[in-house]
Amino acid sequence: MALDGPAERRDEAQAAMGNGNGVAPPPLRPAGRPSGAPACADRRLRLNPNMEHKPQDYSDVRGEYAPAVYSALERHLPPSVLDANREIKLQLMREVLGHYWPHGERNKVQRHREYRQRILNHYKSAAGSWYKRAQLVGQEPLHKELYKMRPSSFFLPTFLEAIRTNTEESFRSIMTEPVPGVYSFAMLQPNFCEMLLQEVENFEKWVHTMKFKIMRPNTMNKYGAVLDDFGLEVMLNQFMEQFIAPMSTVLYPEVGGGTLDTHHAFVVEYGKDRDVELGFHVDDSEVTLNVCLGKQFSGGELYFRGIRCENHVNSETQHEEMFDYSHVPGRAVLHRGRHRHGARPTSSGLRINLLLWCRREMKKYQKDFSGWCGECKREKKERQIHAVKATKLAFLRGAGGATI
Ligand SMILES: O=C(O)CCC(=O)C(=O)O
Ligand SMILES: [Fe+2]
Repeated sequence: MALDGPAERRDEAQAAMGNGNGVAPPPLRPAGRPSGAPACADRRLRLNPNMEHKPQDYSDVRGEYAPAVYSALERHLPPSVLDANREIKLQLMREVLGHYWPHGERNKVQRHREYRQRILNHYKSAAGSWYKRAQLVGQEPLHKELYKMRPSSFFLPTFLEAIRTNTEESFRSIMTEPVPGVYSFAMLQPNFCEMLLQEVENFEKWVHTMKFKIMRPNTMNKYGAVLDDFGLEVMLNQFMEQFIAPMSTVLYPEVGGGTLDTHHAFVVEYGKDRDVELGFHVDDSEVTLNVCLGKQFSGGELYFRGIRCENHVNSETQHEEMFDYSHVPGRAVLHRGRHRHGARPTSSGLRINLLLWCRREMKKYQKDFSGWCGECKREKKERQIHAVKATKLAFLRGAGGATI
C-alpha cells in the first residue's frame, strides 16, 4: 500500500547548518593553536568534561553550530585554556569543530554565511546593531514589530493559556490527534499571519529589485524564503524554545523533543506561478511545526503515511497510518520530522505556510528505533507472535509425545 513512491529526505537547499541526521561525527582531534592562544604543552581536549567549570555565554554566536555546542565543548578544553579569554576559546573551539565537516560542506556553510550577512547588511532588522550603518543602502522591514517576540500579539489566548499551564493535559485540551503523533491546534493571531505574509512579500520584492539570487528553503521548493536569512532568526529561536519545546518535551521525548537547540525556519508558497505540490518525504528535523498563514486556496492537503527510521523509510504504509489534513489559516500541525508526508496540489488560489524545523544539534545517535518507527514496531510484534506460536507448537508436540 505504499502509494506515493519513495520518500525523499527533504534537506536545506544550500547549506546544512549542522551534522545531517545519521552522520556520525569523527572523533575529537586535538586542534592546532589559534593565533594569540597561550602556548601550552598539552593542547588535547579532555575526554571527560570538567563539570565544575562554568562555561561562558555564547548565546550571541551565530552560524554553523548552536551556542549550546560551544558551552558544552568548553568543559572539554585543556585546563590551561579554560581561563583564557572568550575569543581565544571560541577560536580554538571553531577549529576543533572545523574538523567535523567534510571540506565541501564547510564551503557551503561559508557561502551561506556570507549570503546571509549580505542580506542582513542591507535588509535592516529592527533588532540588529548594524541597523544604523546600513541605513543608506538598505530597505526597511515593513513590520519591525515582527522581529521581537511579542506573545500576546503573535499567539491566540487559548494557545498561550495552554503553554502557560504547561502540562500534557493543557496541551491536549487545545489539540486534536487524528493519527498517533500528528497534532493540530489553533495557534496564530490572524493579524500576525497577515503581517508575516506582507513581510515576506516585502523581502521578496526587495530581493527582486536588488537582483539578488535568493536561496530557497530546501531541495524540493522553487519558491519560498528562509526567514532566518533576513533577520527573524532570534525571534524564531525564542518561538521554538518558549512555544514549541514545552509541547515537544512531553509529546516527543524519544526523538529529543526536550532538547531542541537549533531551527530552520522558512515559508513555502503554492499556487499558480508557484510550487504546485510537494512530493513524499521526511523532514531534516526532529520535530516540525507547520502553520498555514493564508491566503485563500483550495487543495494543498497534507497526507501522512506513518513514522519511519532510516532503514524503513520506504516500507509499506499500513491502513491505519494514512491520514489527510486540510490546512486552515492560523492553525498548526505538529509532527515528528520522520513522519512521512507530502502535500497535494494546491488547485487554485495561493497557499503560504510557515515551517519551523526544530532540531537537536547535540544529537546522541539513537540506535534503538523500535520505540517510534512504525515498521520497527510492526516487525517486533511479528517476531513476538512468531515466538509465541513456536513455543505453543513445541509445547503441543511435547504434550502429544507424552500421550503416545
Ligand atoms: O506544504 C506543506 O504544508 C508541507 C510542507 C512540508 O512538509 C515541508 O516544507 O517540509
Ligand atoms: Fe515536510
